[in-house]
Amino acid sequence: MLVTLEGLDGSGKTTVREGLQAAYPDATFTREPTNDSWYGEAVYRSIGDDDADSLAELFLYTADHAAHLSRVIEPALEAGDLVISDRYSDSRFAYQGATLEVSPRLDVDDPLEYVVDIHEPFSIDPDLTIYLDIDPETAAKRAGATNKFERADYLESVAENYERLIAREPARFVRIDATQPPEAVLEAVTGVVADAVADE
Ligand SMILES: Nc1ncnc2c1ncn2[C@@H]1O[C@H](COP(=O)(O)OP(=O)(O)O)[C@@H](O)[C@H]1O
Ligand SMILES: Cc1cn([C@H]2C[C@H](O)[C@@H](COP(=O)(O)OP(=O)(O)O)O2)c(=O)[nH]c1=O
Repeated sequence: MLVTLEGLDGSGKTTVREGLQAAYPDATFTREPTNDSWYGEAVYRSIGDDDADSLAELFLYTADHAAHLSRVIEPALEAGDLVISDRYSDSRFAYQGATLEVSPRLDVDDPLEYVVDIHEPFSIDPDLTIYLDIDPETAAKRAGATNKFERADYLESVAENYERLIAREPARFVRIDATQPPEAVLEAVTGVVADAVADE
């Protein structure tokens, strides 16, 4: 079973992941961008470059995702593991969907749909996606605005894209109020994951 954690920068994904690791020591925990491959290194170079080409950046993230699927996700799912990924394709749909809204070169009506379509022929859909819901102002403050994506105005359009994704697939997403204290957020997330595992 593939469970993904999604939300704005600073929504508390890392904090939740650490708590879930204690509750599910045998699960496979992973993340995007990956932090153990040269594909992921290329992505982080791009994140650190304020002048990065937004279309090139989409394909770097997507290349990292393709390698992540073949190296980590598919083998773990085939072995029957519970796989929990801190960010996954919805991050691309929401973040690159927002970045490409203002791209002068990409000639499509709806960048979010374009990014979704790129994934369709090769990717694996999550069984469950936990959306840590937080307002963009609080998210930007918590994240500390350390990179170009962590500004409240940009996070506002990312949040709108997440809302579109949730509206498209309400059964896959579970929304958790991420403005609660960390213990309450973790308890809510752990309960949702436990229910999903029990139903499998
Ligand atoms: N529920 C919460 N309430 C208040 N602060 C939180 C909460 N969850 C996380 N934080 C703090 O917010 C910051 C970002 O959290 P983090 O888990 O790294 O988020 P993300 O991985 O989504 O960027 C950290 O300083 C963390 O301690
Ligand atoms: C996976 C992914 C992340 N991102 C962005 C979100 C983050 O701002 C940045 C790095 O992700 P991450 O290291 O998970 O940041 P955080 O822990 O603060 O949430 O990359 C995308 O724009 N597209 C993607 O496909």
